[in-house]
Amino acid sequence: MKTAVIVFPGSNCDQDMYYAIKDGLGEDVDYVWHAETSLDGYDAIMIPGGFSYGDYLRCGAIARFAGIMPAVIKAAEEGKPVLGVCNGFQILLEAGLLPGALLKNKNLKFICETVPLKTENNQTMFTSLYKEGEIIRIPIAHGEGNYYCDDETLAELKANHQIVFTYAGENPNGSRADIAGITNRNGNVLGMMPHPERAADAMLGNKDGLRLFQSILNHWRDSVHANCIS
Ligand SMILES: NC(=O)CC[C@H](N)C(=O)O
Repeated sequence: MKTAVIVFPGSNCDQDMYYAIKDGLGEDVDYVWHAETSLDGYDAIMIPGGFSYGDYLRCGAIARFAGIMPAVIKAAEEGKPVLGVCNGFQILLEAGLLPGALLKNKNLKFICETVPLKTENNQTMFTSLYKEGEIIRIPIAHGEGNYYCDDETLAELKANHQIVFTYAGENPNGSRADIAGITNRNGNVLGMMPHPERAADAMLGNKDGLRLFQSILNHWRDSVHANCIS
């Protein structure tokens, strides 16, 4: 599996993401600068956390106009796995690849802690290696992680099983319905505020996030295998 980690001016979780793929999975991975325009040849696209363009206007509001974004949208439309973590989630929302918006945390402060998450849906290409309802511990670090959507969108997210992770303990940021991560309707674009790449190595004291990347790899292997025999 060949993965692209998109790098914007101000990204700061790109290296963690890169090493989760390279060392955690032992798979091919490249940094792709935001000004590039093609993602041809990549099997999975990852938009890491950080402060793209200094979080000016709103987090992700400028990054969504970057040269690479049409290629990210194309990859999403082709059904490739697209993962946006934290600032990556914010960028995917601004780009319209996921519904809703992220507002400032309800306490208006930047929150940095490890929180329990509930795996609401393990039938996705990102979560197949978790058990349904499994509680995992993953770090959060954000100022704008308060997920908001209107009633109609929330009903659709629930009906289509697009809510993948919820905060299992106290809701840290005011997110609607305790939402920590959602997919698009198709299930191949996941945005989440918590950082699985910061919990992907035993040396960091927590490997709960590694199975998310392993799930993507398993999905890719299954799809390559299916293409070979068809
Ligand atoms: N860790 C991050 O990606 C931070 C995201 C964003 N800059 C925020 O503060 O909400």
